[in-house]
Amino acid sequence: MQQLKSALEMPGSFGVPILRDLQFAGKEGYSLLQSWQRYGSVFKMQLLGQKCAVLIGAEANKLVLVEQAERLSSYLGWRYFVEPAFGKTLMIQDGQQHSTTRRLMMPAFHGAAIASYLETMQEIVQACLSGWANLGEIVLIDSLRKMTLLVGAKLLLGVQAEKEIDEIEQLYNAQLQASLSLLRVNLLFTTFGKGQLARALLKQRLEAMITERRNQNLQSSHDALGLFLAAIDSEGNALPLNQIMDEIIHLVNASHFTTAGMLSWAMFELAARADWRERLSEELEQVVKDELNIEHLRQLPQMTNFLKEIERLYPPTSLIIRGVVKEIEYAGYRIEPGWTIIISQFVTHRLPEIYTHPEQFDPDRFAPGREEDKKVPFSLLGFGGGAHVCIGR
Ligand code: HEM
Repeated sequence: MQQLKSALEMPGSFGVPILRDLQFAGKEGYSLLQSWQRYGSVFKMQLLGQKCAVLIGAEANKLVLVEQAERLSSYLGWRYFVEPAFGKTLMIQDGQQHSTTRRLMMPAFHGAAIASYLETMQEIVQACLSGWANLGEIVLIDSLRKMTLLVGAKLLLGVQAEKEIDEIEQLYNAQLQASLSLLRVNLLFTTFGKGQLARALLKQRLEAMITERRNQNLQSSHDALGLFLAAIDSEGNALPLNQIMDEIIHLVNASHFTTAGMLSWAMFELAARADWRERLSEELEQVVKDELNIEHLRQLPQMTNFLKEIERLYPPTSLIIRGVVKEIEYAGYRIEPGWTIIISQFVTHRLPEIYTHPEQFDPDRFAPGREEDKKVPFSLLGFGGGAHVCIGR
């Protein structure tokens, strides 16, 4: 029988606390890539004072997201980033609590609901794009963040007037900064305190909307708030009001900066590639004769492959974190409770054993005959996998 080694014996280094976190912040994907190049597919590091085991590759992804998921905790992994700013939302729930909440939230993410959001999305996108021609030079990520935030604010927070969006944007920026800040002191002038205030203001706004909604017929609701308020499962569970507010505020956050990031990279790559501009335009012209509808999205294989290549090279979240609740074994190591496990979509997507010439932009790698992401499960992971797979994917 193979003798298991302690995770402390993994290659890598814990580094100097705080200094290590500052070095890591903002370049997580590249930092993990460099460590993988140096130490191989299993290594240790330190993050926020936690001992972390980093496991790289499709097999590790499957182990963490599915096979050993019950021994691991999303709460212990993400709580530092999510709980103070957003509350104990779906993403950081575990086990039965997580599956009950997810079941109750799901109707807002099914086909019929998504189809009903499309008109609002299109109006916002068209308005945003029609302004671009007159603006000269623009900062793509800022413009697209505003656009996706407006989608979230209209569909999830029920914001009607566009002029309110600047205020909402400030509140979300404050929350985002707070969730990343290292100093967690709740005072009015600290980054963390400003985030807490922003959360309270967003909640106030939602509370007023919920009171108004409760006087209406919820069964005919089609937006996320209405569907959350009406949701009840076969065991009689419903989402508590406070939870609904936290989920909505977190959803707007989780949806807008990720989508804006991927769209920015898509525009960036398109700008540099006349051949792909032509291929995608032709495909769109053939499929969408009149108004774009949800069915068209399934009939655009080249667009799908192009976006998958954006997901592969530029995943907005470069890692997934879990806390160890019950010991797990991997690659000859024993990883005990108290450790944190990190897997990385950013590094997985650059592994030469999965993707040929991984550094090259090549959407055709996903086309029939090649399908490089399908040879081994959990090779393309931009939206995660297993029970916590992105609900908005
Ligand atoms: C390009 C866009 C997006 C990317 C790349 C993305 C990525 C991810 C990833 C990697 C996870 C898994 C986290 C984990 O396992 O710990 C996740 C979870 C989640 N995402 Fe997204 N996301 C995107 C858009 C959205 C949108 C549009 C929404 C909602 C409107 C959303 C809501 C969520 C929620 C609520 C979770 C937690 C699910 C759970 O724990 O059950 N995301 N997302």
